[in-house]
Amino acid sequence: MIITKVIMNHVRMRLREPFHTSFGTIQDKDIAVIEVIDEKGNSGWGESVALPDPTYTEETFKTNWHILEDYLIPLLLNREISHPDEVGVIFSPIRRNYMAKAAIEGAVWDLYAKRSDLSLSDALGGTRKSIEAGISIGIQQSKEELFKKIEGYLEEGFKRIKIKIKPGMDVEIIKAVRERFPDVPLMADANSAYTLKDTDHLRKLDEFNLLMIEQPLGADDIINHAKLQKAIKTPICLDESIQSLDDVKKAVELGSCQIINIKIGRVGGLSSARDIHQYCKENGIAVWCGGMLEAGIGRAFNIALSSLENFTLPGDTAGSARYWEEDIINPEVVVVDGLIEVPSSIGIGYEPNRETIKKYTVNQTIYSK
Ligand SMILES: O=C(O)CCC(=O)C1=CC=C[C@@H](O)[C@@H]1C(=O)O
Ligand SMILES: [Mg+2]
Repeated sequence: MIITKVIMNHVRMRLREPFHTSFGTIQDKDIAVIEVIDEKGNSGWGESVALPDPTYTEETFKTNWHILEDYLIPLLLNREISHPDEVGVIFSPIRRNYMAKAAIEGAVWDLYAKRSDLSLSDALGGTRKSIEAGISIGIQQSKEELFKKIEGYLEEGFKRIKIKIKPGMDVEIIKAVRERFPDVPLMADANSAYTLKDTDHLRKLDEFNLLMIEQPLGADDIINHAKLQKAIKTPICLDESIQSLDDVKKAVELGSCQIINIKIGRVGGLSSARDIHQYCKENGIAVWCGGMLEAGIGRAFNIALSSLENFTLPGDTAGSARYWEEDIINPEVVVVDGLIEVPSSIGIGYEPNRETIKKYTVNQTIYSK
């Protein structure tokens, strides 16, 4: 297949409510919604997941747009591609910028699956016909607010609750949640808010039977995560620390974690995510699919990835209504009894809604040589 045209839509969507984390609050999300068109006029769709500010990783919506426009699209246009795995090789001269690469590599995967008459799940080697939906709850104003949200999500059937912790908002809040919900599958995401000096304090979480503590230490701190894992019972899950298969090999070698949160954008695309999944399966590391407050196209990719065999833990992928009044796909993603059906139709299995994309597009740029 040959990509002869790329359309980038700068889409701006307002979250139903602000999402608070230890490094800031997101209310409006700028998203590059990418359409790649081949020599036969077929379209593949992708979505950049970068946040507005360089707080989760060094990438932002603006850096993504720049790298896509000035480097990745020119490298991709009019290149003969037989499999999406080649995209990573074509992009290899460009360092890092994983979310920018993943956004357009995903569109090539969607196009490839459609041309091959395959669902994206099948094209990746997926085996699950439905995936378990977990929910990530941002920092709440009060304990009562948090309890109310947890109650509501459990009533909707969500299979796992993820809450944010940081120094001064950790043991006490986890204890209170555990007292109120003794059996709920519960995990905590620290987003690198701690250091090794907090080991004794973090060990206090061991009594609450957490599924995991996600990214307690710094993103570059694979060595100290190994020291921390030896000192606490709660399984460590790495998120920001894992940006490549190489990072996974280091973490496995050192014993830095027992679980990995795979995010397609953070690791540079679906080919890399699939390879990380395989390596983790061979090395006894459980994986789940993390979220980046995606709109529907990004959500569709997460669903396809989560259909791979070793995604044994509920991920962050909830329904479209978790974040959006209206989504940019038809049908929207829905959760029924805590499960999301993996589409069997070709490609990402959801139809991008050109009307809503247009409605939320603030700028569109077309690239062709
Ligand atoms: O997309 C979702 O529903 C979960 C989002 C989420 O929890 C996160 C997204 C981006 C950065 C963090 O705030 C957090 C995470 O680290 O997983
Ligand atoms: Mg995280």
